[in-house]
Amino acid sequence: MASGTALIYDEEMTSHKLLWNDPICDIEVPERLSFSYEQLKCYHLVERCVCVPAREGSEEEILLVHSSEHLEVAKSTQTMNEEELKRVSGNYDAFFFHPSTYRCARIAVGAGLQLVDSVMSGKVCNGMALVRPPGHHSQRNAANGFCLFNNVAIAAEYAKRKYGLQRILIVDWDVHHGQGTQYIFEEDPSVLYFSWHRYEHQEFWPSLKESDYDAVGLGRGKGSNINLPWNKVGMGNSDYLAAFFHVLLPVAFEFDPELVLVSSGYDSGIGDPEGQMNATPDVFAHLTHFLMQLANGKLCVILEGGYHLKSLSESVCMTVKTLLGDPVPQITGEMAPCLSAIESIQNVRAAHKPYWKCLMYEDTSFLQNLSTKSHLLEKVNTNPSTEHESKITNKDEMVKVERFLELHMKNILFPVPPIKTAATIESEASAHLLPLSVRVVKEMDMNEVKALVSAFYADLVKEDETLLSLGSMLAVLDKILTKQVCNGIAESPTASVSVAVALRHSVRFGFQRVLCIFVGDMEIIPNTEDGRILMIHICEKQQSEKTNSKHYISLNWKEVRFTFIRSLVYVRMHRFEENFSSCYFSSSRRQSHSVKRVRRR
Ligand SMILES: NCCCNCCCCCS
Ligand SMILES: [Zn+2]
Repeated sequence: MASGTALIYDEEMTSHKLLWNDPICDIEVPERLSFSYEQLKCYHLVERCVCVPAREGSEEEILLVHSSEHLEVAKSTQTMNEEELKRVSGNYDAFFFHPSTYRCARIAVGAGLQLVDSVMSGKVCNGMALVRPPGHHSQRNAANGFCLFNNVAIAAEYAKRKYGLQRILIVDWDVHHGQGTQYIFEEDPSVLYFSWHRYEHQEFWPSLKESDYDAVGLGRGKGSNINLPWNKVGMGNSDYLAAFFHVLLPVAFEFDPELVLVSSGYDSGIGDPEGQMNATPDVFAHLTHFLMQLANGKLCVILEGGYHLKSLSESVCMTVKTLLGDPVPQITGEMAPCLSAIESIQNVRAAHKPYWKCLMYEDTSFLQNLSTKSHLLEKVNTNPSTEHESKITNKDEMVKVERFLELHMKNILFPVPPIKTAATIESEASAHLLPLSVRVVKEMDMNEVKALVSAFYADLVKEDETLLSLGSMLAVLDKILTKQVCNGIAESPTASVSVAVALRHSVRFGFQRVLCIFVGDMEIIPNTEDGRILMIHICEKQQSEKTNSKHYISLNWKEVRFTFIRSLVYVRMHRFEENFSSCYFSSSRRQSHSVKRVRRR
């Protein structure tokens, strides 16, 4: 397994800049790159990466995706004067040429290919390329939306041909729809393209019908194009995580890509004038971490948009920090996605139901009554600020975001004292083996256990020797319930009884939602305490007949691949699931006994 993270950056790409007044393009500035690179240095992340040089993409490589006409037009601009540059730029929607644009765009392409080579050769495990001009809006025969050559699309085509890859996932978390990438791969089943984007029912640029959730791909490519439109601004971390848990990750695990490319735009982050979203930089650590679980970690992150310099650079740092293997920050704040996000997620899951096994039991009955639903949405709609207002607030808005990010990132990077772990160990002698952050706790003594069990758990604990095994679990659990530590580890010869007692003890202590994941067979199936416990039981023998609780899911571990379970756990852990009726299936043909129908709440 390769290790190490590549970082590709070349100052040359800062020479492309706008020479005339254009309020649409004036946000795509060279400082986007230099500011991000400086921030990486400031967090000492550059020195931890393998610095790989960029190179110019060759004409042949550019022709993997673009027409020779497009290449020739781009090439011809190198010797143009400002007036000619302005005229040629006017042929495209939201693009500007500078005499150095062609060279910068070729370096941007080459940087992406260097990254693919570094990962595919095993020189590194993953990496990031800081490039401009971006690429995901550019099309076979046109520049568009600040993009001249489609860096990520060329990287995907290049990887397919050079390394014979058959399954490449492109995740586009930029706030704009990468229509260029969609057009290039919509008939190609070997490239799965996922994009979320500000859409507002086709109001937001590029305002295309084919950016909506029902554009699933064409011909053999049906099912390989996933569009998740955001129909409101202000989407936050919980909406982005729900999109990963309930759309991207289940499909991505099923697709099982050999390489993952990210069209990594950070204009989906807080403070960005284009996106107007609320997700904080730390969410990109989580998104990156999830994608690192695919393709044996072969992950190439290539910069797209991002126009709030502070928000952009913090998000770039969160991404690189995670690629390096640093632990991701705790997810904080609102956990439930908003109604509009839920509707978009439901729509895209329904649209892809015919193409993905993980969606084959999707309940799409809601589609019939969607009209009532959207009028519901209108009610909760905060009236959108007019263009004029948002422009005025933009200035002091940007400053406010700067302040917010200063404080927020301090918390993220220097959280409260490191999470403490409690453990009980047999002998004091082995105490020194435990890391300093682990707190050794004494087992609960027998009388205490007896008193506690006889009061509430006598039905669970039959024999005395079981009593003995509860001491260490209860001692650790007590420290967690009283918030003296965050987590703990305890061994027990009677695991299922200990778990049953621990679950009932936690609920009796006042916890309202307890997730239990039990691997192995259980003598007794604890009851799920009227919904306050969600139990995922990964076992040899199916035991679902013993309980009909919808909060008990048993999975036959022989049948369901671990990665699928991992995505299932993510999905279940996210409370959002309660609003969904969904089904999970085993990966084998004999689905009947491992399909669990979870009814709509
Ligand atoms: N009213 C026209 C707005 C054009 N906006 C282009 C944004 C390109 C972003 C690239 S990530
Ligand atoms: Zn963008």
